[in-house]
Amino acid sequence: MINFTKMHGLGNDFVVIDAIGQDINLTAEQVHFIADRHFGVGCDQLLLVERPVRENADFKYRIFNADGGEVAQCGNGARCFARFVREKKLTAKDEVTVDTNAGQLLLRFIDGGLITVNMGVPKHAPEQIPLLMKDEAVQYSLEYDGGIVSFSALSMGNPHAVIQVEDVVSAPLETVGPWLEKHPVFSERVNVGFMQVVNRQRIKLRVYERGAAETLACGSGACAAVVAGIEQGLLDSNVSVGLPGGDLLIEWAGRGQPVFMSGPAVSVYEGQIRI
Ligand SMILES: N[C@@H](CCC[C@H](N)C(=O)O)C(=O)O
Repeated sequence: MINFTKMHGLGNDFVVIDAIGQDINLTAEQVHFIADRHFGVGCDQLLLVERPVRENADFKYRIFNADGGEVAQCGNGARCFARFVREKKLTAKDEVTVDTNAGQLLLRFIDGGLITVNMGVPKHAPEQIPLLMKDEAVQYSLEYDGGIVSFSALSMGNPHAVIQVEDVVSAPLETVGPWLEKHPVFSERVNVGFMQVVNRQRIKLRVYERGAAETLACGSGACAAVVAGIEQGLLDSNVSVGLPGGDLLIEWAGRGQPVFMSGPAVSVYEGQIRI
């Protein structure tokens, strides 16, 4: 039996497991089973809280998509991780440093129960995304169904493509999302965001996530969309992002600077699952 906490960040839901107090070693099949909404608990991502790797960190946390694959970055997951370690009394700190497979993150509890995460510096070079294109560009284009799909691409510690649309509601998320997620130019697949610019301080966003399909919110996707919008001269440096599950605040001062993401994290219930 494994003890877990069910959590969410704006409806992007997680099974969070304390792998410090429990001896946990999950296969991809076991993660997939736990994430299954019919046969398991159900979640978009599973998070494992572990002891830190480096001396200056408080914890390490690992992220697995619902399909069982391990990934390096998860914005909503980072906030839920912070809420989890506080609620479980694993720390009393207001600022938590955590090792991830994408490097170190700094998380801070702020007013109103929100959490701000320093999500690190976005990377634009094709080989860092990774994107199999020769030269870096603000927009890339691929042929799709007799037309052209144009997108921005960058890494927030995980790969993102951002497509600007007139209206997120009618965006071709169900068709273009899975097509671009698995397109061979993205050798590690990609998260696909559909961004509607409302004004210079506000966008709406839906994300077709790698390994999880559409989620109600994607924190790293929100960061990627704002960075892409700023790079195109469409957005200011502080932007509220309206996702199907609610709003995130994203701040980016430009190239070479880290992205800050603020939003909520909620515990829903605790349980045990037999694997
Ligand atoms: N929902 C997450 C992102 C989770 C990982 C992503 N699907 C990937 O494969 O990179 C977020 O809030 O950032």
